[in-house]
Amino acid sequence: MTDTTPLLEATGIDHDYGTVSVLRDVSVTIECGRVTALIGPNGAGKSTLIRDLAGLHEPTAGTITYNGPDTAREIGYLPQHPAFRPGFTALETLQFYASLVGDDETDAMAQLERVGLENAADRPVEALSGGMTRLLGIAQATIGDPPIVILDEPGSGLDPSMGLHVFDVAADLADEGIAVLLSSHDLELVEQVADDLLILADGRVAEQGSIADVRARVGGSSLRQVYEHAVGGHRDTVQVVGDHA
Ligand SMILES: Nc1ncnc2c1ncn2[C@@H]1O[C@H](COP(=O)(O)OP(=O)(O)OP(=O)(O)O)[C@@H](O)[C@H]1O
Repeated sequence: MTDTTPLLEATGIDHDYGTVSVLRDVSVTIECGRVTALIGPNGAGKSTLIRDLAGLHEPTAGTITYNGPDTAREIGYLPQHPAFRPGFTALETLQFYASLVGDDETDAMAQLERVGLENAADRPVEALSGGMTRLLGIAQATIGDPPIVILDEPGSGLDPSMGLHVFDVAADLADEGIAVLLSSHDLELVEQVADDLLILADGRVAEQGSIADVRARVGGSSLRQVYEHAVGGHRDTVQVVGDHA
Protein backbone atom coordinates (compact mmCIF):
# COMPACT_ATOMS: atom_id res chain seq x y z
CA MET A 1 0.00 0.00 0.00
CA THR A 2 1.31 3.46 -0.86
CA ASP A 3 0.49 6.54 1.17
CA THR A 4 -1.99 7.63 -1.47
CA THR A 5 -3.85 4.32 -1.63
CA PRO A 6 -7.27 4.71 0.00
CA LEU A 7 -7.94 2.31 2.86
CA LEU A 8 -11.31 1.40 1.39
CA GLU A 9 -12.36 1.79 -2.22
CA ALA A 10 -15.89 1.19 -3.43
CA THR A 11 -16.54 1.35 -7.15
CA GLY A 12 -19.80 1.26 -9.08
CA ILE A 13 -21.97 0.14 -6.18
CA ASP A 14 -25.57 -0.73 -7.00
CA HIS A 15 -27.89 -2.00 -4.28
CA ASP A 16 -31.34 -3.41 -4.91
CA TYR A 17 -33.84 -4.66 -2.35
CA GLY A 18 -35.81 -7.08 -4.46
CA THR A 19 -37.13 -5.05 -7.37
CA VAL A 20 -36.40 -1.71 -5.69
CA SER A 21 -33.17 -0.04 -6.74
CA VAL A 22 -31.74 1.98 -3.82
CA LEU A 23 -28.13 2.73 -4.87
CA ARG A 24 -26.94 3.34 -8.43
CA ASP A 25 -23.29 3.50 -9.47
CA VAL A 26 -21.92 4.89 -6.21
CA SER A 27 -18.13 5.14 -5.91
CA VAL A 28 -16.33 6.38 -2.83
CA THR A 29 -12.88 6.17 -1.26
CA ILE A 30 -12.15 6.32 2.44
CA GLU A 31 -8.78 7.71 3.35
CA CYS A 32 -6.44 7.40 6.33
CA GLY A 33 -6.60 10.29 8.77
CA ARG A 34 -9.72 11.89 7.26
CA VAL A 35 -13.33 12.22 8.30
CA THR A 36 -15.66 11.59 5.38
CA ALA A 37 -19.25 12.72 5.94
CA LEU A 38 -22.09 10.97 4.16
CA ILE A 39 -25.10 13.23 3.96
CA GLY A 40 -28.37 13.22 2.08
CA PRO A 41 -32.13 13.26 2.58
CA ASN A 42 -34.05 10.60 4.50
CA GLY A 43 -34.25 7.45 2.44
CA ALA A 44 -31.41 8.46 0.08
CA GLY A 45 -29.54 5.21 0.75
CA LYS A 46 -26.92 6.25 3.33
CA SER A 47 -27.42 3.32 5.72
CA THR A 48 -27.59 0.92 2.80
CA LEU A 49 -24.22 2.18 1.51
CA ILE A 50 -22.74 2.11 5.01
CA ARG A 51 -23.79 -1.52 5.49
CA ASP A 52 -22.28 -2.37 2.10
CA LEU A 53 -18.99 -0.72 3.06
CA ALA A 54 -18.95 -2.34 6.51
CA GLY A 55 -19.45 -5.77 4.92
CA LEU A 56 -22.83 -6.38 6.56
CA HIS A 57 -24.57 -7.09 3.32
CA GLU A 58 -23.49 -7.53 -0.29
CA PRO A 59 -24.13 -4.89 -2.90
CA THR A 60 -25.97 -6.04 -6.00
CA ALA A 61 -23.10 -4.84 -8.20
CA GLY A 62 -19.74 -3.14 -7.83
CA THR A 63 -16.58 -3.83 -5.88
CA ILE A 64 -15.35 -2.93 -2.42
CA THR A 65 -11.63 -3.29 -1.76
CA TYR A 66 -9.93 -3.06 1.62
CA ASN A 67 -6.29 -1.97 1.25
CA GLY A 68 -5.40 -1.73 4.95
CA PRO A 69 -3.17 -3.77 7.22
CA ASP A 70 -4.00 -7.29 8.44
CA THR A 71 -5.65 -6.76 11.80
CA ALA A 72 -8.08 -8.66 14.02
CA ARG A 73 -10.67 -6.05 13.14
CA GLU A 74 -10.53 -4.10 9.88
CA ILE A 75 -13.69 -2.02 10.25
CA GLY A 76 -15.43 -0.78 13.39
CA TYR A 77 -19.13 -0.10 12.87
CA LEU A 78 -21.81 1.78 14.75
CA PRO A 79 -25.29 0.78 13.53
CA GLN A 80 -28.03 3.39 13.26
CA HIS A 81 -29.88 1.68 16.10
CA PRO A 82 -27.29 0.10 18.40
CA ALA A 83 -28.54 -2.59 20.79
CA PHE A 84 -26.70 -4.70 23.33
CA ARG A 85 -27.37 -7.98 25.04
CA PRO A 86 -29.19 -7.30 28.33
CA GLY A 87 -27.81 -8.51 31.65
CA PHE A 88 -24.35 -6.99 31.34
CA THR A 89 -22.98 -3.64 32.41
CA ALA A 90 -21.57 -1.10 29.96
CA LEU A 91 -18.02 -2.00 31.02
CA GLU A 92 -18.62 -5.77 30.82
CA THR A 93 -20.10 -5.28 27.36
CA LEU A 94 -16.99 -3.50 26.11
CA GLN A 95 -14.75 -6.06 27.80
CA PHE A 96 -16.64 -8.79 25.95
CA TYR A 97 -16.07 -7.08 22.59
CA ALA A 98 -12.41 -6.55 23.49
CA SER A 99 -12.02 -10.27 24.21
CA LEU A 100 -13.48 -11.12 20.79
CA VAL A 101 -10.72 -9.22 18.97
CA GLY A 102 -7.90 -10.17 21.35
CA ASP A 103 -7.72 -6.65 22.73
CA ASP A 104 -6.63 -5.84 26.25
CA GLU A 105 -9.81 -5.85 28.35
CA THR A 106 -8.36 -3.17 30.62
CA ASP A 107 -8.60 -0.73 27.67
CA ALA A 108 -12.39 -0.97 27.87
CA MET A 109 -12.52 1.67 30.62
CA ALA A 110 -10.41 4.03 28.48
CA GLN A 111 -12.88 3.56 25.62
CA LEU A 112 -15.76 4.43 27.96
CA GLU A 113 -13.90 7.53 29.13
CA ARG A 114 -13.29 8.58 25.53
CA VAL A 115 -17.04 8.86 24.92
CA GLY A 116 -17.79 10.35 28.35
CA LEU A 117 -19.54 7.27 29.74
CA GLU A 118 -17.19 6.39 32.60
CA ASN A 119 -19.80 7.20 35.26
CA ALA A 120 -22.15 4.64 33.68
CA ALA A 121 -19.57 1.84 33.60
CA ASP A 122 -21.47 -0.29 36.15
CA ARG A 123 -24.94 0.41 34.77
CA PRO A 124 -26.72 -2.47 33.01
CA VAL A 125 -26.99 -1.80 29.26
CA GLU A 126 -30.79 -2.10 29.40
CA ALA A 127 -30.81 0.82 31.87
CA LEU A 128 -28.91 3.17 29.56
CA SER A 129 -30.75 6.03 27.89
CA GLY A 130 -30.96 6.15 24.08
CA GLY A 131 -28.08 8.63 23.87
CA MET A 132 -25.96 6.62 26.32
CA THR A 133 -26.61 3.46 24.28
CA ARG A 134 -25.36 5.29 21.17
CA LEU A 135 -22.24 6.42 23.03
CA LEU A 136 -21.60 2.83 24.13
CA GLY A 137 -22.00 1.85 20.47
CA ILE A 138 -19.36 4.38 19.45
CA ALA A 139 -17.01 3.01 22.11
CA GLN A 140 -17.71 -0.51 20.82
CA ALA A 141 -16.90 0.59 17.25
CA THR A 142 -13.38 1.60 18.28
CA ILE A 143 -12.56 -1.58 20.22
CA GLY A 144 -9.56 -3.38 18.70
CA ASP A 145 -8.26 -0.18 17.04
CA PRO A 146 -9.66 -0.89 13.56
CA PRO A 147 -8.04 1.25 10.82
CA ILE A 148 -11.51 2.17 9.55
CA VAL A 149 -14.42 3.32 11.72
CA ILE A 150 -17.87 3.71 10.16
CA LEU A 151 -20.53 5.47 12.23
CA ASP A 152 -24.16 5.54 11.09
CA GLU A 153 -25.64 8.75 12.54
CA PRO A 154 -23.40 8.92 15.64
CA GLY A 155 -24.93 12.23 16.77
CA SER A 156 -28.55 11.18 16.48
CA GLY A 157 -30.47 11.52 19.75
CA LEU A 158 -27.62 13.21 21.59
CA ASP A 159 -27.87 16.57 23.32
CA PRO A 160 -25.98 19.41 21.55
CA SER A 161 -22.88 19.21 23.79
CA MET A 162 -22.65 15.44 23.51
CA GLY A 163 -23.26 15.63 19.75
CA LEU A 164 -20.31 17.99 19.43
CA HIS A 165 -18.25 15.76 21.71
CA VAL A 166 -18.97 12.73 19.53
CA PHE A 167 -17.89 14.59 16.41
CA ASP A 168 -14.74 15.67 18.27
CA VAL A 169 -14.12 11.98 19.06
CA ALA A 170 -14.44 11.26 15.31
CA ALA A 171 -11.93 14.03 14.56
CA ASP A 172 -9.55 12.65 17.22
CA LEU A 173 -9.78 9.19 15.63
CA ALA A 174 -8.85 10.74 12.27
CA ASP A 175 -5.95 12.59 13.93
CA GLU A 176 -4.71 9.17 15.09
CA GLY A 177 -4.66 8.12 11.41
CA ILE A 178 -7.96 6.23 11.37
CA ALA A 179 -10.21 6.57 8.33
CA VAL A 180 -13.61 7.69 9.61
CA LEU A 181 -16.85 7.62 7.65
CA LEU A 182 -19.94 8.99 9.35
CA SER A 183 -23.45 9.79 8.26
CA SER A 184 -25.29 12.73 9.73
CA HIS A 185 -28.13 15.17 9.23
CA ASP A 186 -26.32 17.81 11.32
CA LEU A 187 -24.76 20.00 8.64
CA GLU A 188 -23.18 22.38 11.17
CA LEU A 189 -21.25 19.60 12.88
CA VAL A 190 -20.32 18.09 9.52
CA GLU A 191 -18.99 21.45 8.36
CA GLN A 192 -16.95 21.82 11.56
CA VAL A 193 -15.41 18.38 11.59
CA ALA A 194 -15.45 16.62 8.22
CA ASP A 195 -12.69 16.77 5.63
CA ASP A 196 -14.52 15.08 2.78
CA LEU A 197 -18.11 14.93 1.71
CA LEU A 198 -20.30 12.46 -0.13
CA ILE A 199 -23.81 13.76 -0.81
CA LEU A 200 -26.29 11.08 -1.81
CA ALA A 201 -29.61 12.00 -3.39
CA ASP A 202 -32.06 9.38 -4.63
CA GLY A 203 -29.39 6.69 -4.43
CA ARG A 204 -26.84 8.47 -6.60
CA VAL A 205 -23.80 10.60 -5.81
CA ALA A 206 -24.91 14.23 -6.08
CA GLU A 207 -21.56 15.72 -4.97
CA GLN A 208 -18.30 14.46 -3.54
CA GLY A 209 -14.82 15.66 -2.69
CA SER A 210 -13.19 17.75 0.01
CA ILE A 211 -15.60 20.21 1.61
CA ALA A 212 -13.54 23.11 0.25
CA ASP A 213 -13.57 21.69 -3.30
CA VAL A 214 -17.28 20.92 -3.26
CA ARG A 215 -18.07 24.37 -1.91
CA ALA A 216 -15.90 26.03 -4.56
CA ARG A 217 -17.49 23.95 -7.32
CA VAL A 218 -21.07 24.48 -6.22
CA GLY A 219 -20.53 28.06 -5.14
CA GLY A 220 -22.43 27.99 -1.82
CA SER A 221 -21.18 30.04 1.09
CA SER A 222 -22.31 27.40 3.61
CA LEU A 223 -22.68 23.65 3.62
CA ARG A 224 -26.44 24.10 3.88
CA GLN A 225 -26.49 25.98 0.55
CA VAL A 226 -24.28 23.31 -1.02
CA TYR A 227 -26.62 20.63 0.31
CA GLU A 228 -29.77 22.31 -0.93
CA HIS A 229 -28.20 22.82 -4.33
CA ALA A 230 -27.13 19.17 -4.49
CA VAL A 231 -30.40 17.60 -3.35
CA GLY A 232 -32.71 20.01 -5.11
CA GLY A 233 -33.78 22.44 -2.42
CA HIS A 234 -36.36 22.02 0.29
CA ARG A 235 -38.55 18.96 0.40
CA ASP A 236 -41.69 18.41 2.37
CA THR A 237 -42.04 14.75 1.40
CA VAL A 238 -39.60 11.88 1.84
CA GLN A 239 -38.52 10.59 -1.56
CA VAL A 240 -39.30 6.89 -1.53
CA VAL A 241 -36.98 5.06 -3.89
CA GLY A 242 -38.82 2.95 -6.42
CA ASP A 243 -41.85 5.23 -6.11
CA HIS A 244 -41.56 7.86 -8.83
CA ALA A 245 -45.11 9.18 -8.66
N1 LIG B 1 -34.10 -4.23 4.17
C1 LIG B 1 -34.76 -3.43 3.31
N2 LIG B 1 -35.67 -3.93 2.45
C2 LIG B 1 -36.32 -3.12 1.59
N3 LIG B 1 -36.10 -1.80 1.48
C3 LIG B 1 -35.20 -1.25 2.30
C4 LIG B 1 -34.47 -2.03 3.26
N4 LIG B 1 -33.62 -1.22 3.92
C5 LIG B 1 -33.82 0.02 3.42
N5 LIG B 1 -34.77 -0.01 2.45
C6 LIG B 1 -35.23 1.13 1.66
O1 LIG B 1 -34.10 1.68 1.02
C7 LIG B 1 -34.21 3.10 0.98
C8 LIG B 1 -32.95 3.71 1.58
O2 LIG B 1 -32.92 3.41 2.98
P1 LIG B 1 -31.67 3.79 3.88
O3 LIG B 1 -31.98 3.37 5.28
O4 LIG B 1 -30.44 3.28 3.25
O5 LIG B 1 -31.72 5.39 3.74
P2 LIG B 1 -31.00 6.51 4.62
O6 LIG B 1 -30.43 7.50 3.67
O7 LIG B 1 -30.06 5.90 5.60
O8 LIG B 1 -32.25 7.15 5.38
P3 LIG B 1 -32.35 7.93 6.81
O9 LIG B 1 -31.60 9.22 6.67
O10 LIG B 1 -33.84 8.16 6.94
O11 LIG B 1 -31.80 7.02 7.88
C9 LIG B 1 -35.50 3.47 1.70
O12 LIG B 1 -36.51 3.70 0.74
C10 LIG B 1 -35.81 2.25 2.53
O13 LIG B 1 -37.20 2.09 2.70
